[in-house]
Amino acid sequence: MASNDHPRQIIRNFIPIQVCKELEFIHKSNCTVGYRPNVFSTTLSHLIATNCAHLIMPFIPIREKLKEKVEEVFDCEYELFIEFTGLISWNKGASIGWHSDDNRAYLEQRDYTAVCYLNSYGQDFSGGVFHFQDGEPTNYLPMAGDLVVYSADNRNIHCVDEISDGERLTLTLWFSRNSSFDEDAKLVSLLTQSILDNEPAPCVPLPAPSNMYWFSLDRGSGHQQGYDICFARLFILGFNIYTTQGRICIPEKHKLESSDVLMKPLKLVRGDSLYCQEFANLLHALQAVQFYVWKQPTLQQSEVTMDTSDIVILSAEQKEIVHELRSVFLSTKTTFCDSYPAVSREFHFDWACFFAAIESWKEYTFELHKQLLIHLPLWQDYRSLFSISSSVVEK
Ligand SMILES: O=C(O)CCC(=O)C(=O)O
Ligand SMILES: [Fe+2]
Repeated sequence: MASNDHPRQIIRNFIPIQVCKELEFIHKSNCTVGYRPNVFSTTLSHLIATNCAHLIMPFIPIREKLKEKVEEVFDCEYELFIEFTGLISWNKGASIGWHSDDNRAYLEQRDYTAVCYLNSYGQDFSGGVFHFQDGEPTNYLPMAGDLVVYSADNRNIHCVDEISDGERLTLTLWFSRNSSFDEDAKLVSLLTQSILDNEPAPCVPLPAPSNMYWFSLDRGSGHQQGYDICFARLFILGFNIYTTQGRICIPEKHKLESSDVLMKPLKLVRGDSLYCQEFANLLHALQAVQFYVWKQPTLQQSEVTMDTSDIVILSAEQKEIVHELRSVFLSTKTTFCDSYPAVSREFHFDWACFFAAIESWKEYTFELHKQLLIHLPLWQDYRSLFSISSSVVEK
């Protein structure tokens, strides 16, 4: 039980590093521009809406474990509902001043907060230290796997220092005693609808409207100054893109509207090499690349063979298209790219391993989708998301 004056607790190594890495993969391939400047987020409803409902499966056991922990710490077993689940990343320039998490009329239902840190201070980002205004502990330096839980009221006024470099990533949940704010019931309805609409879903990401991926640098003047965050994520990992639709000639003042070209089939480029397999859209390509980054340490060891005719050298004309796409969608100075730690860009890349990663990613996706279809009927019965033990699944 936590103290009454400041109901809070810090639990070290609450979630395994492999889980942090999997959630990082999900965030970096699906996030959209968030609710505050320099903040990106991935909600479960967004995953469902973009044909990636299967990607909610890795959240299920963690949400359960978190709810149990919060109920144990605050001595309220079976009283809480999850109000919100989201992956939230804070980039250079993001910060939040002193506040409590229930400090707006529309947030009054929030009773408790759980923040799981998915990456580490000093390694993945600098700045971003968490502070409580009163009581102990006062400061907390985020470390991957740690959990901080606290009541959402004014006994836990807190703030987060500005991020000065890199990207700080958390899994954040809010809990409510009020069942009408139960996120699960809403998610079950969305899931039911999406499964009905998309049967038999091949699980290729379907992008949300382009402005949700557009990092705007000039909020005042029509949002044209900015860049596409999916493109930026590919770029910091050393990739460019190529479209078979040819030259696009996008006028400066219609950049954002033209982002639709990123939602059509395209190919990946690395250096002078073009990977000939087509992806359905930029999110599809990004998901493959992020999966490779996640799984690369294990793929290195496997024996991989690939058809080398899948990789060709770019012609001069193709290079122009690649250059043009980059200058339109990543033209402006991107603090995001510039502040990204160099270590994350300097990874060993190998096309054969990338090819193996794509195959392994298809299996991963298929398995999660299968699990989703097994779980959904029970979730519909209980209007709640929970994991079924594998022995039950086998039957
Ligand atoms: O990410 C954190 O450490 C806390 C963020 C926070 O205070 C909030 O989102 O309300
Ligand atoms: Fe907060």
